[in-house]
Amino acid sequence: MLFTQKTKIKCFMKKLIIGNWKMNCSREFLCDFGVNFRPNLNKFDVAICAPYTFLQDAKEKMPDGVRVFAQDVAGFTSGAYTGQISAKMLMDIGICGTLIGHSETRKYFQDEEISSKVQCASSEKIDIIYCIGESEKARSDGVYLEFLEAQLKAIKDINCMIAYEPIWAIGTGKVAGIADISEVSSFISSKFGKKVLYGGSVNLENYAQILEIPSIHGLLIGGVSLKVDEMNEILK
Ligand SMILES: O=C[C@H](O)COP(=O)(O)O
Repeated sequence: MLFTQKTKIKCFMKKLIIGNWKMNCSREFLCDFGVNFRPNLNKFDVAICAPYTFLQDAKEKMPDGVRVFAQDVAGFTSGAYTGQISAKMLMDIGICGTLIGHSETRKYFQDEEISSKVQCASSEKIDIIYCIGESEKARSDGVYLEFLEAQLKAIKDINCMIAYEPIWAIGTGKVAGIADISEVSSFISSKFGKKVLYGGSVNLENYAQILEIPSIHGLLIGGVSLKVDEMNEILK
């Protein structure tokens, strides 16, 4: 049986808020989250990136209208790749979106492998949230736009959204400045024609201001996405 979710990128007309649970989940957590999660879907498009083993459960437990995405996908279509999950396998269970290139996965893959992931996901027509972000050194050396542009080569002709996550802001409590987020998101949308999400230490204190940036189309939230009350507050 083929399951479908209508998650095509072009459908994300509202601000898109994505929770990335990373390698945090259990069946008990998921059930509690599903029962208590009350996003305002009239105002926001919402997705949760769950670990592979919880994708099916997440689809069942999340409120109707909340999309479920994977956190990564293989750069191969099929074959002897032990431990890998292909875009086709995701589509087969109704998972129509994935992150690619999150800095926590880029550590383990070369740029060419990230490009292959993009190509495989794109061939399967799975929604791609392509993550980019500069290192602290690239930022302090003033070469962050060049750094980001190099990462963006992989998606030049690909239909996807970009999540801008400065590496130094992920899980550190250090959020990028509004002017910096604005500069980078305007650069990406004007030069590459993509919608841009921001991620990196988003919390209850800073989310509203970030969402007001005209060139920001949504948020990719890590740590706070595990706290259902805080997600309800952001998504009210
Ligand atoms: O995918 C989410 C980002 O890595 C941000 O994580 P964080 O909100 O815990 O900083």
